[in-house]
Amino acid sequence: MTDSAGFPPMHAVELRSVSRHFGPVKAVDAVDLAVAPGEFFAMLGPSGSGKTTCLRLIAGFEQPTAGDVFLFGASLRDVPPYRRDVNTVFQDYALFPHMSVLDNVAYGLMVKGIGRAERHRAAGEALELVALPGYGARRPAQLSGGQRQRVALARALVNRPKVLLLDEPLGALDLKLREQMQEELKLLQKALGITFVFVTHDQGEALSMADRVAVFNDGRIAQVGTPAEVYARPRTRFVADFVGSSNVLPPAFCRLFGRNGWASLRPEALTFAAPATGPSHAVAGTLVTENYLGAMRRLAVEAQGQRLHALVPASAPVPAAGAAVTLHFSAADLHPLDDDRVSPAGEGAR
Ligand SMILES: Nc1ncnc2c1ncn2[C@@H]1O[C@H](COP(=O)(O)OP(=O)(O)OP(=O)(O)O)[C@@H](O)[C@H]1O
Repeated sequence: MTDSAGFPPMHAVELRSVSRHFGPVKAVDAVDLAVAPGEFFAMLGPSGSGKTTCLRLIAGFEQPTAGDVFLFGASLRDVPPYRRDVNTVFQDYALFPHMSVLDNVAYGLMVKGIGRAERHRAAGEALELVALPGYGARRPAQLSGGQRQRVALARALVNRPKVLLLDEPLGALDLKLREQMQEELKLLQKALGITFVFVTHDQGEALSMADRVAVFNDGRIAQVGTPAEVYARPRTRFVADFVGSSNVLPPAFCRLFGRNGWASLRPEALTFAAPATGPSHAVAGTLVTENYLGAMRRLAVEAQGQRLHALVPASAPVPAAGAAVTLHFSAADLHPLDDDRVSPAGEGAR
């Protein structure tokens, strides 16, 4: 590895103006990104937005067509994947079916030429780390999906990489197991202090696990921030819509409430009762439909030519579809969007 041009090694991972184009497809386009050491960093975005390509650029499975990737301040240009201090956990786990769990976990150490006894000891430790002690003799086919996912994690951790790259590792798990693994992954990451860069298209997963989130759209980063920042203060229509299904309101609607330009309004900010404090607005409309979601109900209300969605507690009395309703919201919850950065179709973030 070579030293970067005089920059201190303050970031675990850094992308400087990195692009990866495949012919006319700009999979990753002039992306700047800095991940702090020990951070749990999520790359969130819809299918095809460039997340996986970004991860592959860090891992070294792809080369940038422009720009540079750095690991702890050192350029990764011309550094092959196996010499990068990173490991990747893939969605499909990529375990070897003919090998025992222990040998799967020990595989990376075998490739490095570490002796059998030592690599089995380290693999056993890694299996303990992911709460699978005693599973070493099994084959992957004899494990549940969640257990296989843990083995894949143990295999990535056994090398003690400085950075762990995770590409939708929980994608194949059912909801309950997914939520359990989300908690465990986060605890493990904090305990080990390893930098995690996690790819997901699930905004709930990104918001609940990450220290910071980069929202990808069309090969570019639309916004980077803490989960609370990207959720509560989205910069663009795309981010507002993608992270938490906000009401994205056009200027004509916002003008009625004293705002110019586009704005977002979170569904949970719309209530039947006026807020107790601060300036607020009321909007009259017609209830179109309601969906029961367990703890909450999602209402669709037609008001001022706009379809508004509101999330109210399931226990709240809701009138029948077709009824006239009045919804209230705090003036402060009408969040202005940086509409200069958005294309007319509401998709771009450039
Ligand atoms: N090897 C390749 N050749 C041509 N195009 C590619 C190649 N790899 C990726 N792409 C394109 O680059 C874009 C970004 O793909 P990428 O896999 O990075 O997206 P993603 O956000 O990870 O999507 P997903 O969530 O579906 O995995 C897509 O349009 C994809 O078709």
